[in-house]
Amino acid sequence: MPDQSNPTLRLTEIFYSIQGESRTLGLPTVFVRLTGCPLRCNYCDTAYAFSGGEVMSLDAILDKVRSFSPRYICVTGGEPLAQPNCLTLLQQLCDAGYEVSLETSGALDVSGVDTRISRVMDLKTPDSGEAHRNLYTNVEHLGLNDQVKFVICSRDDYDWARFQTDRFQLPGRVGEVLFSPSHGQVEARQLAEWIVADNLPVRFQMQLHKYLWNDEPGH
Ligand SMILES: C[S@@+](CC[C@H](N)C(=O)[O-])C[C@H]1O[C@@H](n2cnc3c(N)ncnc32)[C@H](O)[C@@H]1O
Ligand SMILES: Nc1nc2[nH]cc(C(=O)O)c2c(=O)[nH]1
Ligand code: SF4
Ligand SMILES: [Mg+2]
Repeated sequence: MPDQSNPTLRLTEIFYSIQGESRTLGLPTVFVRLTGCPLRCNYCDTAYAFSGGEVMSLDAILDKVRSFSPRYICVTGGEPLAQPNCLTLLQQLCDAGYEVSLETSGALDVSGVDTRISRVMDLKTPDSGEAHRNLYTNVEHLGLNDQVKFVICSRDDYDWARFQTDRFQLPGRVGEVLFSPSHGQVEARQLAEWIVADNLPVRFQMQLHKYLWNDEPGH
C-alpha cells in the first residue's frame, strides 16, 4: 500500500532556468519534470522523460524547489497528469505561494487541477500523430488564467489550429492562444507570416530556450 501521508512522484529533473514558452516567457522559473507519458508526439523534444527518473517524496520536491528561492514554477514532463499525485504537488506549490503553471497534453482530464494554476494545454495537431488523444471536453474547464497551445508542424496543422481556435472561440475563453512552430519542422518566419496574413487573434511563440541553450539538458 502506498503511504499517502508522504506521497511520492517519479521525476526526471528539477532545474532553474528561463521560461522558454507560454505567458511567463523570459521569467526565471523552476521546472519540475515528471517522468512518463502515454503519448508519442513525433516531434517530442523530451523523450528522455518517457522512462527512468527517480522517485521523490513531495516534501523532498518542495525542499528542492525552495532551495532556488523562485517566484515561478512550471510543472511539466513527460505528461505530468499521468501521475495522480501531481494534483497534490500542484496544490502544495500554490499553498507555498509560488506562481505555478502546468504544461499538459490535454489528453488527461484537467478539471481536478487547482484553479490557481495556469494550465497550458497543448491541443495536439494532426501532424503530431496524437490528435486522436485530445480530450475536447477539457476546453470547457479552461478560463482566463489558462492557455491553449498549438505546436504546428505544417500548413495543414496551421489550418486545423485556426479552425479549432474559431470553433471553441478560444481568444475570449482563455488567457492566451499560442501558435508555436514545431522546432525544425516548420519555418518560424513562415508561421509568423501566415498569422499576419490571416490577422489571427493569437500569440506567435518560439521556444526561447532552444535559441539560448540549443536543447542542452537542464535548460
Ligand atoms: C515536452 S511537453 C511536456 C508537457 C506535455 N506532455 C505536453 O505535451 O504538453 C511541453 C511542451 O513542449 C512542446 N514541444 C515538444 N517538442 C517540441 C518541438 N520539437 N517543438 C516545439 N514544441 C515542442 C510540447 O508540444 C508541449 O507543448
Ligand atoms: N527553458 C525551458 N522552458 C520551458 N518551458 C516549457 C518547457 C517544457 O519542457 O515543458 C521548457 C523547457 O524544457 N525549458
Ligand atoms: S505529450 Fe508531451 S511529453 Fe508526451 S510525447 Fe507529446 S510532447 Fe512529448
Ligand atoms: Mg521542453
